[in-house]
Amino acid sequence: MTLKVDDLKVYYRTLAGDVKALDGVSFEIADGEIMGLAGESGCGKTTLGKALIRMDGRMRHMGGSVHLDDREMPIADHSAMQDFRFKEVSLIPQYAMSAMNPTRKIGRMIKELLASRGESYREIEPELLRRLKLVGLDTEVLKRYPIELSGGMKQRVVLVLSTLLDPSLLIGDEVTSALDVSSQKAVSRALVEFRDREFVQSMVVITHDISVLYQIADTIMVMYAGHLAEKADTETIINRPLHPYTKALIGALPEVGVRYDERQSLEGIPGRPPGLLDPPQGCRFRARCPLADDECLEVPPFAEVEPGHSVACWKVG
Ligand SMILES: Nc1ncnc2c1ncn2[C@@H]1O[C@H](COP(=O)(O)OP(=O)(O)OP(=O)(O)O)[C@@H](O)[C@H]1O
Repeated sequence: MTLKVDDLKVYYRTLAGDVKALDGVSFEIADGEIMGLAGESGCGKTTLGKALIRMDGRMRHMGGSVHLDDREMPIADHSAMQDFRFKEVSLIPQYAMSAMNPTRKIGRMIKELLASRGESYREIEPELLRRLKLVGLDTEVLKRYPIELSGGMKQRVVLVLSTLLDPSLLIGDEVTSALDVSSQKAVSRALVEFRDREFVQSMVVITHDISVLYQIADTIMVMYAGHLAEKADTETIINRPLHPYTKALIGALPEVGVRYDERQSLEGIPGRPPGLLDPPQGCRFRARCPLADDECLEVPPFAEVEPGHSVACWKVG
């Protein structure tokens, strides 16, 4: 499976005007790739995830295309996308584990979900049980209510459920957030295991926690204010980032084992991202960038600077 996104634009219609949440993004995800999607809150990560599976009522497809292998995904057509949802592309939305129906036992919830997709629970049950065991859950969980499970257990149930039909692409939005460290590890391990066993071909893991991506992602793509900033393999993004924004984002990470005090504080990124109702002309990082000059009044192309490493910055390359 290869996902190819070409000049995708998705805006939110609001009374104040269009919020340009995804404003011309182009990238590819290779077969077997786990791509981490990182960037500050509000940069468009969730919008990208949703655009690939289910647009909400306010979202408008303003241009560009998405191809899964050689098939174009009709992302603006809610009912035509039904052919892709769950079977080809599956999403674990933000707060999925908190959104479980508290009045349904897990087993009944899964039965209802499969029925709504026209799938037979009987046929899928052996695989369901096998996968629950694989992620370290006793099949007894099927007889429990969501409230009886820990956050990490619920998130693993959601993972099993969302990949039961072996989708080509899984999008996980903040799947490890709000979990304690050991649950985070269990969920991260399960994600990689599911890819290795080919229950799912490729993944987009959306998070603002780059340390999680360091453990599980093959590549990391960094977004800034509705544009792409940089994409490369994980090692390169962490150790040799080129975009000034990626450098600042990585520089803002605490180093393992280092104690920070007044003399050696975390750098952080001064300033705030621009609003997307009326974003600035040119490079959107311009106002916060130490390297910016007049050249940056033009939007920099997201250009490949070495194989597998793309950057949108006039000052790189
Ligand atoms: N329903 C909506 N109506 C209008 N604007 C929206 C809507 N949902 C999101 N936005 C705006 O679109 C932009 C991108 O939001 P998005 O949720 O995709 O960002 P994000 O990177 O996923 O942020 P977070 O990490 O906080 O989830 C933001 O400016 C946000 O305010």
